[in-house]
Amino acid sequence: MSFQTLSQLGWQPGYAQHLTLTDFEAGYPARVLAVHRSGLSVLSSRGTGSVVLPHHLLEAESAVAVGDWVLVEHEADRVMRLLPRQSLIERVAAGGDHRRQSIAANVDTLFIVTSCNDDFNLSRLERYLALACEAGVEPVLVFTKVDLSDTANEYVAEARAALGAVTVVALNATDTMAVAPLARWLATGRTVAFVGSSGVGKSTLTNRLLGEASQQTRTIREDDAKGRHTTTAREMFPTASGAWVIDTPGMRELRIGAAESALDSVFDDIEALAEQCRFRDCHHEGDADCAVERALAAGTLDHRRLANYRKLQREAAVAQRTLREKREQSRQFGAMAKEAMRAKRDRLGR
Ligand SMILES: Nc1nc2c(ncn2[C@@H]2O[C@H](COP(=O)(O)OP(=O)(O)OP(=O)(O)O)[C@@H](O)[C@H]2O)c(=O)[nH]1
Ligand SMILES: [Zn+2]
Repeated sequence: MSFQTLSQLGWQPGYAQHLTLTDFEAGYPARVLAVHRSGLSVLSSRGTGSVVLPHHLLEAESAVAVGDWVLVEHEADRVMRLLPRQSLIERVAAGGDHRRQSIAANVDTLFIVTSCNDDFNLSRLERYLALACEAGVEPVLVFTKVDLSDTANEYVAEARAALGAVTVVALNATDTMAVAPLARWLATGRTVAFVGSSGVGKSTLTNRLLGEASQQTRTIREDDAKGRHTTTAREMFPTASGAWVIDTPGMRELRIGAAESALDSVFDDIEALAEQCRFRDCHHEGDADCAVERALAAGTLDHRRLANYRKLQREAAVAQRTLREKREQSRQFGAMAKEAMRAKRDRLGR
């Protein structure tokens, strides 16, 4: 890849606040292109490279993600630290423990893709909106396959009516001009990612955005930090317009975690109504003088939307509880292990 300035790489002035002059003397900022077991592929003003990750940065809660900014030691190809993120897309791990995995960092825009057919589902879109809100990323709804539907306008109108102030773009992803309406989110140094069900057109759109050069480098061979050749799949690609697309396997398998704090802002219309209920702790189920039920009766609030809000809230509460229990368990386990070590030392008389 050719010479990259920090701003071409997506550097924003805010990051500099976290770096001192000493930091700049000791290391240089680099952006994470891919995360491997042995280390990271990074891109900086020096070009691409492989760097090693110190052990404490491999730990789950602070795990480095594609799109992260790291400070790399000048002399050692070793990450000194992870810079604070502007946004972070997380995924809920498979299995019941609701652990979160960092998937993509410093994404500016999340394109939530659905097609104008049976895939269209308001409740799923609300979930994705909550995910974007939780991650701190601007969501844009992208409706594909307008060319295959006579009622594309109705899908768009329905989404606008149901979801409040969201940005919606409708297009035909197979059209060579398809990405023109997305251009305003694809300026130099901006970072975007796509989510949505299988078959809605994410790959088609991604390939349209990528210049030919970056399509070819989707898989490359490079030296890792120990000088070995490894075949690495790049996960962050430059677009023809100088933006970046993050396309990792993690993004593809994004399990949408419920996000309690984010729900209130995605469903702010319901929150606003609830404030007008007579009772603070109104359940909106036969309570006296309930503004939410009045809106349902008047048809200004959809039963589906309220039901989905409640469902996502319940999921968020369960996830939160499971996470707390896990932390408590590992804390107790840690204390128990320490106690056992102490007992052993005592027995051995040390
Ligand atoms: N006619 C038409 N076909 C489309 C459009 N968008 C996608 N397709 C077709 O739908 C099929 C699936 O598109 P993909 O881009 O592979 O979908 P995807 O979202 O990447 O799917 P996964 O990789 O499974 O997640 C392909 O055959 C595309 O050509 C569109 O707007 N119009
Ligand atoms: Zn109420």
